[in-house]
Amino acid sequence: MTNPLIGVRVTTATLREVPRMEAAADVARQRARELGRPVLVSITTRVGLRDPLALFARGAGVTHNRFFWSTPAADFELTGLGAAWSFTPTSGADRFAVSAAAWKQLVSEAVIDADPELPVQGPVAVAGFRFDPDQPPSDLWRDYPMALLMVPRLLIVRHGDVTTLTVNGMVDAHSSTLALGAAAARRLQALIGLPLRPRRPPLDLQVDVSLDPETWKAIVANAVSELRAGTLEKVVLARAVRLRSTEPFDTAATLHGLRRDYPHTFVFAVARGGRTFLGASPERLVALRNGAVAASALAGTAPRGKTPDEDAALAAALLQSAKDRAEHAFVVQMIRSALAEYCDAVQAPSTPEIMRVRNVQHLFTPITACIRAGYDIFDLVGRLHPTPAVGGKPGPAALAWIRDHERLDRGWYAAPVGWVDARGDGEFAVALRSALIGRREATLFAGCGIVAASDPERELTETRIKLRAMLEALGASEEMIG
Ligand SMILES: C=C(O[C@H]1C=CC=C(C(=O)O)[C@@H]1O)C(=O)O
Repeated sequence: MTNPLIGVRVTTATLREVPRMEAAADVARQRARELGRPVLVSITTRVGLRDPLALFARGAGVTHNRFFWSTPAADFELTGLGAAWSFTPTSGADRFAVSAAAWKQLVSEAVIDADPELPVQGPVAVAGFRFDPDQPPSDLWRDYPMALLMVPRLLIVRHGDVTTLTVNGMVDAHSSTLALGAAAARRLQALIGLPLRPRRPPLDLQVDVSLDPETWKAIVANAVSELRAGTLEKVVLARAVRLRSTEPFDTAATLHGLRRDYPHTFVFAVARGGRTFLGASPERLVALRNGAVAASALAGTAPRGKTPDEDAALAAALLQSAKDRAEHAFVVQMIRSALAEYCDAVQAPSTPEIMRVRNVQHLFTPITACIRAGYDIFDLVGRLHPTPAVGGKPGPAALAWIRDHERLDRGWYAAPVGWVDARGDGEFAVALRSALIGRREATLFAGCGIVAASDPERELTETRIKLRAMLEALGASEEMIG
């Protein structure tokens, strides 16, 4: 149930900031006149909201552009609604560099009024990328460009007990009375007043496996022969499963379920057009905070046991599996050498640990470093993506193999998704355990690292276990798929 007082308090807090916003808009108007282009105005204020996901849910009827993000353990959550500014480079080759340049220019010219003590500085750009810039996009992914950088109109960030609202808007030389704050307050009032729809599990789900399991296993077997012949060392192969529903899917309920059942993952959602790409990824690509870099190698998978003893035995076997350790080591080596190009003090433990989520356990190695002056998070994302946890080794040959043989448009699956703030701090996850959800159909993705010792049947089982997270969150079950 909505507490109506929360709506009133948030709106009042926003209205209180109207003079601050108008003053900032005046400065921005003057700056826009001098520069001859619009300028971003961004005002941050503390508010009493507790759950950014509730606003993501309520925003469904208000805007097609919505973003949700939560870090593992949910101490940090972020919702973005609407688009004050967006940038979509069309060339694949330099998409990270041009995104970085566009963001730096926008921020350097912006009028930002925010408390420097806050964990996230001023405006935030949410960002996502296609997995493979060289693969022509299919119609399924038409709303998800090669690269997207977007500043939401309203940004709600909760970090521990502190929640902030940032109102963003573009101002040009001719903007008259901007009334940024009043408009934001009206929008928020409308959002907070909207009821949260109860969960309506989709009825009559039908499964339509886009590639039948036998064909997928044949592709894996083909990869294994190639790997044994020695041209490649590792290639990650994915498959998609499509669900059709008689009732519309409820993406907010799906996210609630994922956040509850997968608290140690990055739960994310990017809604565009009429679709939502969402997931619960256990894999951080990279985080940057005050110069400190955190990345993670995640590769090598085992199921969870039914009892604590069985679970521990499966973990011990995973740690001892030469095949999984080799698959994992490629990822650690690549991340270490990629980070060394831009960072000092690259450090990683010499043996992996176990990361457990509800449906699987993985070999996991945390990697830390300190970024050198002159580099930014886009440099790191561009150099790290795709790691051999989602591409392979050697990288370019594995990507070409995937493009030629996988028979799948990965779109944004297995690609970087995340956010960056005005200071350049930010975090990106690898968009795994994810699905692209339309009104009545959903496409779910899962892949596995294939090495010379891989067995196609076991890899198929691994995709089924990985798919379980999204299947259950959508009201389906693993038994329904082949
Ligand atoms: C490609 C996926 O997982 C990667 C991340 C962790 C473990 C993996 C593995 O053991 O194969 C994969 O490299 C996926 O979930 O779709």
